[in-house]
Amino acid sequence: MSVELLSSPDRPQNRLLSALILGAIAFALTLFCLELIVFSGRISPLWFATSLMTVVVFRTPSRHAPLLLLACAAGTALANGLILGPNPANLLFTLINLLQGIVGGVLLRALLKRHAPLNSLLDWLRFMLSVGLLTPLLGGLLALWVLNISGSGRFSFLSTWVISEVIGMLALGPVLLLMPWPLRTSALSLRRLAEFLFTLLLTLGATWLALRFMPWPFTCIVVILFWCAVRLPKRDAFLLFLLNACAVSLMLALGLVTVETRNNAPGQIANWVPFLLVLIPSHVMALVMDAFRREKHHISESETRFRHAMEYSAIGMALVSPEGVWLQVNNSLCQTLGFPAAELRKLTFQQITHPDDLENDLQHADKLLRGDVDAYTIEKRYFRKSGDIVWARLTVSLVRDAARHPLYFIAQIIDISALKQSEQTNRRLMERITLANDALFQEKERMAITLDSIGEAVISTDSEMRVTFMNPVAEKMSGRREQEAAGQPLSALLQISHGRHGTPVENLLLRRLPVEKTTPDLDDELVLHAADGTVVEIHYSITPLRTLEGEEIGAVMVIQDVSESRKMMKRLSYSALHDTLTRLPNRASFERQLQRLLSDAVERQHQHVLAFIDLDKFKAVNDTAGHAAGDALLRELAELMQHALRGSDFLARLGGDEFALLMPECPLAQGREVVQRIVAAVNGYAFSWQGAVFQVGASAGLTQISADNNIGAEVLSQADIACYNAKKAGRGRLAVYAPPAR
Ligand SMILES: Nc1nc2c(ncn2[C@@H]2O[C@H](COP(=O)(O)OP(=O)(O)OP(=O)(O)O)[C@@H](O)[C@H]2O)c(=O)[nH]1
Repeated sequence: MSVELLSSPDRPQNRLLSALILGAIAFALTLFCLELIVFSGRISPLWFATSLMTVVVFRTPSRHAPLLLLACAAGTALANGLILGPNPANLLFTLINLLQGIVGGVLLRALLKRHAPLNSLLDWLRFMLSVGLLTPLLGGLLALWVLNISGSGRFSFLSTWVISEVIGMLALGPVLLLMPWPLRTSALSLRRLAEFLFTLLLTLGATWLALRFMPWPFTCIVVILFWCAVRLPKRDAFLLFLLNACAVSLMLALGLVTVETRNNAPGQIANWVPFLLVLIPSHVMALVMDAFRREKHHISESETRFRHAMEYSAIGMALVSPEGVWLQVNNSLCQTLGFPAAELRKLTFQQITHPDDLENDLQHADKLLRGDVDAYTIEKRYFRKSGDIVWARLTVSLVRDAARHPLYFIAQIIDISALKQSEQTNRRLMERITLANDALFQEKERMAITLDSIGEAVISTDSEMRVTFMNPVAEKMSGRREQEAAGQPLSALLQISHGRHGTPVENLLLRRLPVEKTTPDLDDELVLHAADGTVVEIHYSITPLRTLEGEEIGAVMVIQDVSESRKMMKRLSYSALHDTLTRLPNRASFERQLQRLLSDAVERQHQHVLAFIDLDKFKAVNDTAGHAAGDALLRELAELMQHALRGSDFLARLGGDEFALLMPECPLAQGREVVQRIVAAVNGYAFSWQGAVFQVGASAGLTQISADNNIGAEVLSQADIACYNAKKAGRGRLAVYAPPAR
């Protein structure tokens, strides 16, 4: 439950209530002081009214102060009137008190902080000098002047006034300055109240005993109040000092105790000075203790904060001795290292550091101890309790004492194992990528070298059949540099025709991406016309390029220079159909030609003539002049016979000294004439060899090929028979096959 005496001083009803309460307090305090005078028959050593007004001015907002001061003055005047009687001079005292209170309050406002008015000895000194000395003196002088007191009573009046005001201010002032306002009962603790009351009772009892029985009673009271200052909080201690001062005054006034006094004026002052000597050291002690308690609290709070920071920190923290012993470790570090705190504190960091990282750590720690660096951060490995390795980022700083001697290291340890692992993974990945790139690069290099060194032209294109790459052979064949050709359509780069002077190839393949590998027919005999006019016999293939997903990305065209192979083919083909000695068509060639004529005879009803020609006495040349001579003779006679032929006639050497002649679309009579010319020419030919002259002859047999006589074996046989007949008839002549009579 909480009771607020004044919750909002700004509300008019609360201000009025405050005024009433203050008026009542002023009345009670003044009444108390005056009663002391009445009881003791002497001037009271306490005067509280002024200190109440002073603190009201200090603590109250200026706009509220007049009402509250008026209430205080009214309370004071009422008490004065009640005890001293209705004398205008008493009102004058109240006014002087009021004036003194206003000046004191304004001075305090200038010197002290409102929310913490007595926080240090300096504050207390300011308080003492301003309202504990200056304003009482001013008030006393004013009272002297106003009341026009003169003579020997001046000093006594002034000193009594000042002493009463000073003791009143010392006793009540700090209590009023420190009292929470508005008062809240919730702030009161029963335990604290009980402790206060217990201390108060002990103090009052001890004070009575001291005053009653001790030789230097006020010295004993100081000791008692010191004990209170040590025991109680500042505010409670000041309240106790006030109550103790009131109690002492009361005991003296009531004559419960007697203190030895002298009856002259300075003696009276001297009797009151012990009050001052009691209160001043007690105040100082209370303030020192308060400062000590606050410092202790501050240290305790700092320690708590540090402990919490350690305890709840998400990163590992530790205090480590200069020798390396873990002095204090937090939960996070225990989790990181896998050790319970108690076990870890028995170890040194050296014992759980990976040997490869220890030297580095120790070197940094040495630098820190020497003062070369203020802190260091390294990455290192620790052994967990399980023996596993944990990677950590360690930041270390050093705490030193006032003499700069090292006290302990502060270590922050962050587990970076996951980071390290991903770093390693990334590094391995990068190594693999680098290796793959190297392999790819080498592969590309190899490919480039291969493409540069192979004999074929290689041209690659994009999916639109535009040139993207050409090897040196392709550059040479096309007569264009790769840089010029890049991006051009393949069909514009390559001019290909059928044969050197044939028609240009309208090859759609050069314009459109083929579906699959495509090559033109070998018989096309394609040639490539280079930009510089060079012509190359070529054969090519175009292969489409696709990604693994089947996307068409271009094509590769490979062009072979087939000039040499075509020549070779032609040579082979010639050799297959010609007699190497005489260069006349050979038997195979003859048979092919014969077959054509036989078909022609059937299909077109043409007539052709076939003749067999066999040399006479040729063997004799061989035998006489040698085989080389025979060869030479055969060459010469072949040439001789060819001169006697018609343009369309076909003379072949069948082997040895046998020849065959095919005369297309030739009547038998005309064939006979041609063969007769040949026979005559051979018969008349004189062959010279190494000074000797040889004479051979020729025998020939003819037959007609026609639609009626068109069987190969038969016509051959007929010519053979006719030739045989010519030989038989004496050689050097011809015979025409005559079919046997039926
Ligand atoms: N030098 C040479 N001799 C060949 C060649 N081929 C065949 N002969 C020879 O030609 C001769 C042909 O034989 P024959 O026709 O019986 O000889 P021939 O003297 O003409 O006899 P007849 O026809 O009866 O007059 C053989 O001696 C073969 O060795 C050749 O390529 N070069």
